Amino acid sequence: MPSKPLLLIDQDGVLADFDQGVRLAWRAQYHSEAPIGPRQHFYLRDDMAPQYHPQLHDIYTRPGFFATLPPIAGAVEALHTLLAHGLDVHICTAPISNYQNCVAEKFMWVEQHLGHEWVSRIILTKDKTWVRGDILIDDKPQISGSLTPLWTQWLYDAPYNRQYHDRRRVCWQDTASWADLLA
Ligand SMILES: Cc1cn([C@H]2C[C@H](OP(=O)(O)O)[C@@H](CO)O2)c(=O)[nH]c1=O
Ligand SMILES: [Mg+2]
Repeated sequence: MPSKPLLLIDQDGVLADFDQGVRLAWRAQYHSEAPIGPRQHFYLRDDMAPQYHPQLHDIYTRPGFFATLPPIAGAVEALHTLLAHGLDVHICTAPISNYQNCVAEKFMWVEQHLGHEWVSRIILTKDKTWVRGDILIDDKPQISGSLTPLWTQWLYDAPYNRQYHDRRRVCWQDTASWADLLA
C-alpha cells in the first residue's frame, strides 16, 4: 500500500444505515417491527419472507428514503479524519435500479452529513470494478463487475458479512481497525 492510499468508501452500510432506515420506515408505517429474520444475507429481502417484499420495495424506492438514512456511528467523524490526514477519499456508491429518488438523494445525504465539498467526491456507478483506487471499504461481501478490480476490498463489518474471514474487517468505532490508514 502506498503511504497515502487512494481510498474508496461505500455509502449504504458504511456511511448511511440502509437496514435501520427500513426498520424506522416500517415502524412508522405499520406500527410494528419490520419482519426481518437474522441478518445473514447482504440484500435485506433475502432475510424477509417473500410476502413482505412488495412493502420492502415500496419503502426503499419512495421519496425521502435515501435522503433520510441515519448515519452509521462514527462514519462522518472518520471521513473527516481521513481527509484531514491527507488521504484522497472518494465515496463510491451504486444506485438501486429504481434510480428516480435514490440518485439525487444519495448526493443530498452526502451534502447534509459531510458538507457540500464532499459532493464532488462522489463516484456513482453500478460497477465498482471500473473505479481506480487502492482500497475500497464496502459492506458487500461479493462485489462483481466486468473488470478485475485494481483496489483491495476491506470489508465493512455488518451482521450479514461476518461469515467472511478472507479480508480485513473495518468498523469506524473500532479505530484500531483503520488506524493503519492514518500512519
Ligand atoms: C436492495 C438493497 C440495496 N442496498 C444498497 C447497496 C447499494 O448502495 P452502496 O453501493 O452505497 O452500498 C445500493 C444499490 O444496491 O443500495 C442495500 O444496502 N441493501 C439492500 O437490500
Ligand atoms: Mg454498501
